[in-house]
Amino acid sequence: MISLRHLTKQYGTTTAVNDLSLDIAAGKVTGFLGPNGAGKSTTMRMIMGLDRPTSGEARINGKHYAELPYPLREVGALLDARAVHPRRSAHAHLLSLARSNGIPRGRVDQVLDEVGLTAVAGRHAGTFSLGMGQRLGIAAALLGDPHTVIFDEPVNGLDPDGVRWVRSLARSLAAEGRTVFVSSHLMSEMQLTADHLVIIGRGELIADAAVDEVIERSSTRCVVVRSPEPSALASLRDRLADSGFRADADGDGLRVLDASPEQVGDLAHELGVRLHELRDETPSLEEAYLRLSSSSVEYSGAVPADQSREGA
Ligand SMILES: Nc1ncnc2c1ncn2[C@@H]1O[C@H](COP(=O)(O)OP(=O)(O)OP(=O)(O)O)[C@@H](O)[C@H]1O
Repeated sequence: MISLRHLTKQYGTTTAVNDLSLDIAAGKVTGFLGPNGAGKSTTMRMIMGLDRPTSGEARINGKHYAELPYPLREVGALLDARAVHPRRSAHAHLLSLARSNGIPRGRVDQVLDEVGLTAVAGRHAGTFSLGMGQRLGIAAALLGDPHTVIFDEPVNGLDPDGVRWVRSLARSLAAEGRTVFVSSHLMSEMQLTADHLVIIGRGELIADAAVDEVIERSSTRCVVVRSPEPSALASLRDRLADSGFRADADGDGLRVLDASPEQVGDLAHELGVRLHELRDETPSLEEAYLRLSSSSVEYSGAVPADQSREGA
């Protein structure tokens, strides 16, 4: 378990992390989300003893990182995949980490195999692609067979196969009872990978809940209904309004908020409206996340003209 208590980091006048208190449980994948500059990397760096908190603390299984005699055997992290000497081979890099942490050298070949880098183990890490560098960083994190793993943007630069591999790796590490803490900006991937989510914005906690709960709490339920008969659809819209449902026109259909397909279908049946589609729109983590974090986005781009019209 990772425990944060009043964890705070200030860089000059910037408060990167503000009074974070939460526990990241073992046996689960906990996703760490937040807009650019929200403080995710800073939080992870403080857990790993690479940044000193201004106040508060971070503990791994009850201990500060600095108190761990062989840190890599307790916690492995991928924080910055480029933090490898470029003229060292992947094998030599892992071997030096193993030696300094009392890890048997046989583990080096095991983790190289696990991350799919055996064939290039002798190559200088500086010649690696972004994705290969990520794999090497993950190999280093797994080297000490740690109970806690922290991955900052592990799928950055990976191809679809690699993304899927990281997902199954994270899930299997959690299934073995380990604490798995993963940041990502890919919401669809997080929805598939994580059991639990911690969301921060401007350094402060926005949500700490199960993925389903975050989606449920922050999305609007919506039923999409389509009919080939515009006049019948207009009658259905009036009937829905009479029953207290808000229905917005959407092409040759309606989007009915906070309703179930059964409720909409029954009303359509009463009116004899011919339907070509009736479905519950599955709420996505992306939608929930955007809603939750909208007020915490620090760096946002201009919205293209056609999209801003859509939202109007
Ligand atoms: N070494 C540093 N010196 C000064 N400010 C820093 C330093 N590291 C981070 N910051 C600032 O702290 C804030 C949080 O940054 P951090 O990198 O932790 O965010 P993040 O959530 O990881 O962002 P991203 O998703 O873009 O990687 C930002 O405002 C950043 O500019």
